[in-house]
Amino acid sequence: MVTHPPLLSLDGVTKTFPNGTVALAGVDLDLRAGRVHGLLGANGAGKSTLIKILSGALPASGGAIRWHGEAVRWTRPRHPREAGVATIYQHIPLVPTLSALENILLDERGTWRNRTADRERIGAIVSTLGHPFDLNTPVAQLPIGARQMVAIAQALAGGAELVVMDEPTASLAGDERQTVYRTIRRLAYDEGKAILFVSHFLDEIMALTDEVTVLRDGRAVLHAETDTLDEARIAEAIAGRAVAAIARPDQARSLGEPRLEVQDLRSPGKLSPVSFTLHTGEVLGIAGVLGSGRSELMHAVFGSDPDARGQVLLDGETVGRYPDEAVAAGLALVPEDRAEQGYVPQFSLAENIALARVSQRGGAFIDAASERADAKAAIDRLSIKAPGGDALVTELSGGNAQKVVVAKWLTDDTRVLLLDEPTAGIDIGARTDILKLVRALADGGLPVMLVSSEFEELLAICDRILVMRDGRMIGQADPYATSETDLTLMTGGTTDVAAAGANA
Ligand SMILES: Nc1ncnc2c1ncn2[C@@H]1O[C@H](COP(=O)(O)OP(=O)(O)OP(=O)(O)O)[C@@H](O)[C@H]1O
Repeated sequence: MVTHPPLLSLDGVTKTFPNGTVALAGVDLDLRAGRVHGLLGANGAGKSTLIKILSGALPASGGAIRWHGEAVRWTRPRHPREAGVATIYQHIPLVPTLSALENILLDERGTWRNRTADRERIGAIVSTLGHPFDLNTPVAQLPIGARQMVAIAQALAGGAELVVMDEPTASLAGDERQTVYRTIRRLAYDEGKAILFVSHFLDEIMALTDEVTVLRDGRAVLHAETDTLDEARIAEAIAGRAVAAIARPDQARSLGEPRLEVQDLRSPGKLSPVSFTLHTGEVLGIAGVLGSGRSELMHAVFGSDPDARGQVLLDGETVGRYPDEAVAAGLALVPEDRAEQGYVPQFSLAENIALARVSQRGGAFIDAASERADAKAAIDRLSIKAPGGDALVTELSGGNAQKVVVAKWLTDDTRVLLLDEPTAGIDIGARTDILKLVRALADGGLPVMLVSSEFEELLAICDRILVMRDGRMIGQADPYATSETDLTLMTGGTTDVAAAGANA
């Protein structure tokens, strides 16, 4: 194999935040043309900080960055962009009302435009991606996988030689992930781009990358060619300890008493009528791809969808159809969109955790000592990486902020736990801890509804799985008789649920 000199190298790069947190403690990293480099690390390991430095959003505190062998100091986003570095974030900042073409050209606004030439140039770039989409369609109407392609085309239109991708597949379903992988391979191997690919998914790192760097506590603790590694070795480097995957139990657990009765719950245009019962000690999984109605179902149960109609009863009592009534009744929802719905950024970790308790007790006062004790318990229980309960949520890494949202609802007043993608963006070690915790809470009697795009997780801890497609519940799968592939086929619409051996 011919090794190119690095396109970009980091040499002892450090970053210390004003509050004293050392996010990067001296990182070396070489990125080369024609190679896909995977970057992994636990929540808070320093991945986002590194990406922000590469994209000019944050200055490094020390160390050297070389681009084509020349030392550079990038202090503004336009510096790396103009040099040839494009960064694609998990939450794709596209303008939904503009067409794909207009989005791709957004960075070039203000320059002289020749529509036909633009269209031809962008059309040529899009054809290199191997996943055609209509340039005139407003982005809001494109499937999510195609939107990711728009973001990639936007990066390439700016002439990027290095494409940095921050968890680009986090919210994508199986087929859409495959599409992104194919495109990344084309970019690296046919177009000679360097790719830095950040992910929490070990299987995709193994399948997609040529080499891997693992960060832990701001240091690169492992760097190796991917084909010399296996998932267990990477997981151990991430967590700093051996991580055992959660094993599926051999036989079904018996279900307890019926607790939550959902009757004829529906929401026009989002959810067709659905009825089911959740039992004591049951983890009820909801499997479905993005847009299948899985989150809509959770919001309808919780009362946070004002258009939803139907009945929800807990222990025979009707639960009011507004979130505050649901909370007062003991329902707790950890929503998928945590940044918008899950926490108050201006509040400390302890204050955010206390919020749930206050609302569950109808606004009752919580004294400072219990607030501190609750925060400490949550930090320990979910291994939240934070200087302490006083830290602002905005000072935590993305995954640790998510853990705060999960933690805040784990109270004695929670009688039914609704979890929408609780492990999205959470590292392998903590992911296993959260799943074990959910299972243990259920084994202690708590009924849980769990939405997860990771079918492996559903199969590992659920007692039953409801399958959703196009806003409808299309059947029920038995985790003991269903494989991940079966669930992928059912949720993707390729297989009839009954045909896959599940009970409708
Ligand atoms: N603005 C900030 N002020 C203070 N500390 C910060 C700030 N942003 C991040 N940190 C801290 O820097 C460390 C690295 O965080 P970073 O966001 O880079 O982690 P990460 O690897 O991207 O994690 P995740 O997988 O959770 O996104 C963490 O300890 C975090 O709390």
